[in-house]
Amino acid sequence: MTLSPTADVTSLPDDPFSVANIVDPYPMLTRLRENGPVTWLEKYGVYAVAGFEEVYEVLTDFETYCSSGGLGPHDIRKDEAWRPPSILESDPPTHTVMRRALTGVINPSTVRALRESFTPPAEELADELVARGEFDVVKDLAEKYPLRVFPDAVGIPEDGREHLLPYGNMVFNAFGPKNEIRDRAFANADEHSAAIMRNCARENLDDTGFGARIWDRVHDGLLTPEQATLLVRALLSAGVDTTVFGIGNTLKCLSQSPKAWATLHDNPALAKFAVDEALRLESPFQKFHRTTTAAGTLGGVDIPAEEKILLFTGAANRDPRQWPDNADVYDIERQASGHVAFGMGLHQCVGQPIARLEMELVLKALATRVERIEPAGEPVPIVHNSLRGFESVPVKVTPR
Ligand SMILES: C=Cc1ccc(C(=O)O)cc1
Repeated sequence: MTLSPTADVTSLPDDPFSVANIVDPYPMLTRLRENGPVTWLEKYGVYAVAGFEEVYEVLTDFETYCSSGGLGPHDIRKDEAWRPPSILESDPPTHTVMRRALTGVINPSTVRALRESFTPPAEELADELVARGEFDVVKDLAEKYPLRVFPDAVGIPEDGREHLLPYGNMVFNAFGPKNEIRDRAFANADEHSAAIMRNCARENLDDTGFGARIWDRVHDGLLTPEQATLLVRALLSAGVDTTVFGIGNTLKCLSQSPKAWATLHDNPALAKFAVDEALRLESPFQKFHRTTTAAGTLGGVDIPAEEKILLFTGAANRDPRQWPDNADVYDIERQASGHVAFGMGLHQCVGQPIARLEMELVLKALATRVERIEPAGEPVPIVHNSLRGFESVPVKVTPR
């Protein structure tokens, strides 16, 4: 890490990991975008990138901006990593084999087969909550539905599922600095990690889930047992918290936009558009790092090798140069596809079709039962180093 940035980059004293900037990130993100293509963040000694064009360039140029340095502010190849590196922290050729194995297991056709088993839990939860009239979108729905369907899809036992959310909380907070937020997430780290790793072992996985299908690739020689273990760990790391936040953020946006809900209620087939626009506006995965492998130039700014780049995908998704008609407003009619909420390029989210299916089914189950949804209190943001979501989103619904 250089002690000072190259001459032509401007610095800002902002702290993107302060509670204030986590609870309400958007004023700071606008400042970062307007400050120029790259900003030196003095407090962390990293280069911040918040414009869509530059974020897209970093995400798609995996050779200049690598992942094997880890997604946090410290290079895991030099500092002690908290766990063995995952597919997310790998580059080609290591990444290539694991990605090929995963996409052979999780792809639009294998996910289409989940629709039948994923639908009843969404409808049962919607029936129950609509009957109550008032509920908390996060506590009563977003934190429940993914845990009803995803662990079964992976094929892990009932025992230990209570560790999934806390473990994901560790994984995503570890993409930030070693601060109090991260320390709180790691309070019972060993217990959560041991429980999750137990459920990555082939003997604890059922014979029909995604986990067993990953282990099949060991038997045909594509993967080593270690790689299979870490790929099942990847599903358990990335497949819960992100979808919980995605459901919560989508319903938070819709509860605050009566017009959008009316449009969705009239045509539940628009669920996909409602989801994409919410993922653009309130991206669950807000920020993470890449590491430069060589000196280069980004947006005309010189960046040395071995530097950490802090990518603000949440800011890129609100860039007015990419979404000119009021990027800060939830508009279900907008063409939001092309956002980077699932990343882009080599590491684009493999679980995307599963997350999309879950969010679509929850929205359709509610849209066909609810005439009107409105806030029943202020949403309470979660204080988190890299994810944007809410502890609570209280709503009142009027049945159709
Ligand atoms: C999208 C985030 C993500 C987090 C963790 C992992 C992993 O543990 O491999 C993969 C993706």
